[in-house]
Amino acid sequence: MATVKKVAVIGSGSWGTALAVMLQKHGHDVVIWSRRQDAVEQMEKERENKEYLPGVLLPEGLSFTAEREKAVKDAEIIILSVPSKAVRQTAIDFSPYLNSNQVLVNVAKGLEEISLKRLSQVIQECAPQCQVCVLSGPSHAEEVAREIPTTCLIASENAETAKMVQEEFMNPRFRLYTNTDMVGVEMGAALKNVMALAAGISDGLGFGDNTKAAIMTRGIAEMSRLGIEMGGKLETFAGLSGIGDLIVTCTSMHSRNRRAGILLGKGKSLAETLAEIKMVVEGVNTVQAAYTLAKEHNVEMPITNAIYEVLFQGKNAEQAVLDLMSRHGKAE
Ligand SMILES: NC(=O)c1ccc[n+]([C@@H]2O[C@H](COP(=O)([O-])OP(=O)(O)OC[C@H]3O[C@@H](n4cnc5c(N)ncnc54)[C@H](O)[C@@H]3O)[C@@H](O)[C@H]2O)c1
Ligand SMILES: O=P(O)(O)OC[C@H](O)CO
Repeated sequence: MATVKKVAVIGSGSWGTALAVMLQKHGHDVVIWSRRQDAVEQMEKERENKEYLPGVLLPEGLSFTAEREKAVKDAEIIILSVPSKAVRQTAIDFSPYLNSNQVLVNVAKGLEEISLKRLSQVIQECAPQCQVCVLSGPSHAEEVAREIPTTCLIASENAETAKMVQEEFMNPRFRLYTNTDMVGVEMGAALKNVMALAAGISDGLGFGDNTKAAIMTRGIAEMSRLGIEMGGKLETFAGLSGIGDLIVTCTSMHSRNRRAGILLGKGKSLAETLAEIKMVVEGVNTVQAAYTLAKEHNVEMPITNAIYEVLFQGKNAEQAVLDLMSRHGKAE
């Protein structure tokens, strides 16, 4: 049974704002931290996050601040919702204000570019005093903010911590399952964004449903190959943070990664694509990390390699698809 909890959301992008709206509406006392004072003032005045979640009313009681200490003081649960690139620095900046009673829930999906670490590992390094959880699964901000029924999972090495967050965050429009397989959950969450880029490129090239089904099916095969090699469980890749998130990201027009893929498939450069999407496209950084991890672990990841070549080695997207199709015949 949920109790009123003080929740701080670090990051005022689309996902942080959507979660804050949902939790405030369902009885929690929520504050959003933004690194920009002008964003705080805009949201306070207009009760709308015009930049990242337009058209959604920010409910009464939801508050905003640009001060770190004020944001997390007294918070029992802290949601970290910044792009994966910013996770380390954000955790370092907040760490002096965090204590061991607080639970940190990371909702970013990606890998750290240079260290190739999972984001929970990065956060645990920077704020070792906190218990770290991960919230993942098929969940676009635009739908969660409008209370469209959604299922996600909450993962922690500590089953009791995951259970506590599950009880506090669940409501009839937002169902959470618990999971203790942090490796599987985080690898699924990160790698699905690479497959969403691939699905978008296929759509942008004018290919069809057959092609997308192939990308998704062979995509989950290579995602789980790497994830299992790194210590994750096969069943996690068959769950919400694997196939579930892959389905929503590869098929939805809400997906930033898929939309970026469509632009790339239509011939736009990476720089033009990122400028047009404006919001974070995590698959672009993740593909570099996944490409390196696959080599390190000696795991075959042909779709990931193809996306890396298209994004960073100037390979023609259509040629990349034809090359994938022309690989030597294999058993499934
Ligand atoms: N949008 C979704 O539907 C959704 C759903 C699930 C998970 N996620 C994940 O959540 C994370 C955030 O995504 P989003 O969609 O909210 O992104 P977004 O592009 O909508 O917003 C990013 C936010 O982070 C802030 N930011 C950027 N750089 C920063 C920095 N260096 N320090 C602090 N803040 C910084 C921006 O000002 C902005 O408020 C991503 O990892 C994404 O994959 C997003
Ligand atoms: O919009 P995307 O592609 O970053 O995906 C957002 C979420 O991860 C979907 O679950």
